[in-house]
Amino acid sequence: MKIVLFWHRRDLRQHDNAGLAAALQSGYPVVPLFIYDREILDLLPSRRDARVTFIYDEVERLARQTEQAGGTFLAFYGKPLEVFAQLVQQYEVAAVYTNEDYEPYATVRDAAVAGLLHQAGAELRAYKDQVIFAKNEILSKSGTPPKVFGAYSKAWLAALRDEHLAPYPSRELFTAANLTQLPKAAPRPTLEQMNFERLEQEVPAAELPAEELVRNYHNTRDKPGLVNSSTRRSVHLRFGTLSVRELMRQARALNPKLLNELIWRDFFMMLLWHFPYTATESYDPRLRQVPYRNNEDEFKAWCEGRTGYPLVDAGMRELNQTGYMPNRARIAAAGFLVKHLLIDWRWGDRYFADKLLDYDMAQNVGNWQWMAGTGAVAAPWFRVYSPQSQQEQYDPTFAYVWQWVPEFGTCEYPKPMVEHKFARERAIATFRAAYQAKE
Ligand SMILES: Cc1cc2nc3c(=O)[nH]c(=O)nc-3n(C[C@H](O)[C@H](O)[C@H](O)COP(=O)(O)OP(=O)(O)OC[C@H]3O[C@@H](n4cnc5c(N)ncnc54)[C@H](O)[C@@H]3O)c2cc1C
Repeated sequence: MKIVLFWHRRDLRQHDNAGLAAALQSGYPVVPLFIYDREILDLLPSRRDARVTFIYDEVERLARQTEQAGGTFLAFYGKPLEVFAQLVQQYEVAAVYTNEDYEPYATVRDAAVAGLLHQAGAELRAYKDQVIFAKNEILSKSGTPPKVFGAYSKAWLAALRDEHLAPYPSRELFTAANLTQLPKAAPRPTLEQMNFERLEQEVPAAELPAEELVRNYHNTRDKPGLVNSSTRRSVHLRFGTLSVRELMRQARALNPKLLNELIWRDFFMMLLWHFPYTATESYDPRLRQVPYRNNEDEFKAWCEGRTGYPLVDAGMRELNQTGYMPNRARIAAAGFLVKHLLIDWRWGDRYFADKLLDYDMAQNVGNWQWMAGTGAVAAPWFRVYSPQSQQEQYDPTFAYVWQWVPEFGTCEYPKPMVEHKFARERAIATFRAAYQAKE
């Protein structure tokens, strides 16, 4: 019996799933599948990782739902090429359906899997699912990727039609008639068998945020001290436990500011796909040789939230304890690391990558390079935000600071590790020298 495999990656849901809907309409019985990819997992710095626990629980949920619907769900711990090499030996695979993934590693991996399947007489079919517009769909008039967000978002909004946000009928099609049971399916690996320890972090339910929050979002998003100041749906968008189309529909109906933030998400995905080298290198060649100070003790103090700047410290401590940090604190922490301490943005990018539950390469690199002033789209390199003014503006009552830095205001709290005016001038002189040397 010929089957179709549906390979879940960043789309851990059965509803409104583009690739899954296509698989279920292929005419072949479908077997959903997940691979705990050792090419990714072996690089994690700790075997206690809340993201792995989150993925594991979601995969098990999908597996239970598949079994209840009358199908088999496969899961493997291994390297995708090896897993598929085995699967095409074991089963008659007509095709593997999946959703596109735009990260540099994923595009190379998918090309290799497509090659392997082709040799076995099958094909890899990938669908756009995690963004509304991808790759070359929004280009500037000259046919190049837009590097100004305003121009991109204008073109994005002009291109948007109702059908771009319409849900795919994957859940409706997810029935015994379109699935199949494999008699000799290998048991799914457990966390313990993969040598991971369970680490749970609290995340909101994978459902739309309350309407009231969304209506008020533009007033609250920059106030990290408020409960529910932003949607907190980033982790669900990262793993696809919520459909971006669903959230976009709500934002489009209720709050243009939220829609705008979601367009930033598409924008950074598009940029990383066009410029994959920016994952590890500044986009702007003039700023690849900034003589960063890279002081390891200062980096440690930043990581631990001991800089003496309370908004930065509150953000870093929240990150360390929960895996989340509000956008305003991310901005303050990133700006402080790169400009005040003159530490390479890639150190901060890596630290966030290890800690953030919602870590997404495109969003992280895009935002870090924005803050450093080195990106395809970036704040001017000479902009140096004052962490104190930011704190006064966005957390004037210290509600956020006190939540995470209880010793703030006592003699136990450290003095600022560097004075703002001095650091600002030093950063501008350092960046200017690098900038001018390359001009
Ligand atoms: C240095 C730095 C690193 C960041 N790293 C990440 C990351 O790894 N993963 C990540 O998802 N976001 C990242 N962001 C963007 C942003 O901070 C988070 O998306 C947001 O804080 C998540 O909380 P939320 O879901 O409540 O956001 P909301 O304010 O409710 O926004 C809704 C959604 O819009 C998108 N969004 C909001 N702000 C941005 C933004 N600045 N850039 C791109 N998309 C945005 C997100 O998908 C978010 O979930 C980073 C920002 C900075 C400054």
